[in-house]
Amino acid sequence: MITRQFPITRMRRMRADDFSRRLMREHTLTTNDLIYPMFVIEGFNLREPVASMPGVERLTIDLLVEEAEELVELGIPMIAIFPVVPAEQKSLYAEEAYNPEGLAQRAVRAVKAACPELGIMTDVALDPFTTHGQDGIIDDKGYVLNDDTIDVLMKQALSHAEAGADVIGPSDMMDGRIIEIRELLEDHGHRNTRIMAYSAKYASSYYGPFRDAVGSAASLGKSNKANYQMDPANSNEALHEVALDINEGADMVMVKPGLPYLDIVQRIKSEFKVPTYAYHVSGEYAMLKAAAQNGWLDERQVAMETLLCFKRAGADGILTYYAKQVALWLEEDAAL
Ligand SMILES: NCC(=O)CCC(=O)O
Ligand SMILES: [Mg+2]
Repeated sequence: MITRQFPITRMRRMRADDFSRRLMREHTLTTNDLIYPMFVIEGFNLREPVASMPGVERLTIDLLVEEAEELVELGIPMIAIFPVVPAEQKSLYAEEAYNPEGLAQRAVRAVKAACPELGIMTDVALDPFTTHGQDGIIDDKGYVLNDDTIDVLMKQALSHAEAGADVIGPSDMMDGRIIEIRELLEDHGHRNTRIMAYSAKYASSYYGPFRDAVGSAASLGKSNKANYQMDPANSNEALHEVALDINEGADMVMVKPGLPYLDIVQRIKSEFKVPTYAYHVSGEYAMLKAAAQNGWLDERQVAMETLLCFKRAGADGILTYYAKQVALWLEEDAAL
């Protein structure tokens, strides 16, 4: 038998006016939620567009600093720096990854000097630095060696912290790297250097445009990363990964990609209740851009809705190539 609740309950009553819609709104997106990934190149006063990511440019350090100053004005809490490493600096053992005078390290120092209040996160993984485009050191069959890779990641992480990075972002998916990096940072007095672990990073095809942007697509060729990144079919495994990283000393955990993996964000947030982030990756960005450029979607509405959905799923923040644009839109909305 159906118990009749209508018209006592009319769900549409609260939706009838803007004031009551605002009063019952459960989640909001603010500039405080945004982390802006940025690509840095060698040279001076140069900007290069990324073809598969309209609106995204690779910048030389001087322009990166100018951009960072604008981001501080907009109230964006943190950027994530990704270096585009010249081919001649790539090698089998990725020595350039921990060069104190490397591109990432110099970029961190320059931005930190100009914008001390802006959080700076760095990427700890070897793919921009290896000739084969894998995230680690490989054996003669091309298999990524976990423990050998960690030795290099540790040096890389320390070089970032010494350059002034506030947050180290290991995105490599090696087992046990968080504790090794954490202890090394402690030993060198970097007590408050935070770690955002890419804990549940999936072997996804949504990273294509990013690999174009950093120039690792060609090196990687037809090989994939399925023997270290997670299978998109799995969900419980993500909780296991996160549990390990928290236990090893991660301050923040991340899910990547974002939108197709919001179920994972929600499970992690409800299970662990730790600061949880998601990466709205390059392929997700490219899809929205392409549809918007064709006039098929309203870019502003869809981008804002998309990022709000991350919040609803439980993300405390979102790495997104839309960060600056969204901060501008939010500023515009606030001025109304
Ligand atoms: N380690 C960072 C990434 O792989 C970013 C992926 C993307 O934006 O597609
Ligand atoms: Mg792991």
